[in-house]
Amino acid sequence: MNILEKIIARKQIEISESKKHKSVSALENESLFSRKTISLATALRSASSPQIISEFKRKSPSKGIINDQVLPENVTSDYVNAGAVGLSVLTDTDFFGGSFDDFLKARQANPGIPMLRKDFIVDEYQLYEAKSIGADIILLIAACLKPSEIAALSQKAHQLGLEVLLEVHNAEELEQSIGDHIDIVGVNNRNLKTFETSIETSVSLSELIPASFVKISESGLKDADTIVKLYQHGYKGFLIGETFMKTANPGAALADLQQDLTQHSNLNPLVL
Ligand SMILES: O=P(O)(O)OC[C@@H](O)[C@@H](O)c1c[nH]c2ccccc12
Repeated sequence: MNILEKIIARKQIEISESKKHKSVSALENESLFSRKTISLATALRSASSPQIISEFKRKSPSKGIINDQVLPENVTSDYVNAGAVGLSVLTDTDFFGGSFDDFLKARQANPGIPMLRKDFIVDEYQLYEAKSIGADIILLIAACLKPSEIAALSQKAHQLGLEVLLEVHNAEELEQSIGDHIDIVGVNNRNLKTFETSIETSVSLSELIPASFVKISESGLKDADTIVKLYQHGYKGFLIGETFMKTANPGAALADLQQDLTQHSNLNPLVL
């Protein structure tokens, strides 16, 4: 069993436990469930420069503990103050050290910014959970789901007012998974089964993503040069966690990157 299979197997157990403690109707009665969501796709589409989606991630299977000294409400507020276009907060506990509590603290501290519930969504119940904690966007990972599951979950997400980020790692996943209820296509530069990370993943897939989709690049992003290169390949958003979280002050690390980006001259996206 590879790490992804282990994560999904654990997720299924968690979901069946959660369903025993909190029904869908109880989730629907949570105060945040009726909150109007904010569109990340709109913010990305209207931007005329590279936009950073900053992630709060304490640990990961590939890197172990990254940072367990900082608080989500502080880090995410600093991210917003440093110009993040959106926030991504891990809610998986066992493998990434995240939690609903982290998400809720980040949500409470930053009411007006699009927030992604970063987790392994495999069941419709998790969409209700996401809405109940105030998420704006959910992630559907093509490596974990059949095309039919992606179609059903993305349609349900839209019915709940959630935006859908489809994450792909290769051309086959992209071609099989794109559909009507996908708002943003994210290319994960990291292979979730082997942890191998390559920016070339985003470069090679860029022209396969239909122009009608907002596209973002995720994982292994460290510097302005790489971001500008991918921006020139049509990526509008860049999802970054470790580069910021491994520092004592993730918000300051984002501010430094923003500074580097503003100093870049050739910020004109290539017309491919
Ligand atoms: O920490 P990085 O290399 O900047 O990567 C951030 C983000 O892309 C990564 O955490 C991620 C991308 N897709 C995921 C799916 C599940 C968990 C985590 C992820």
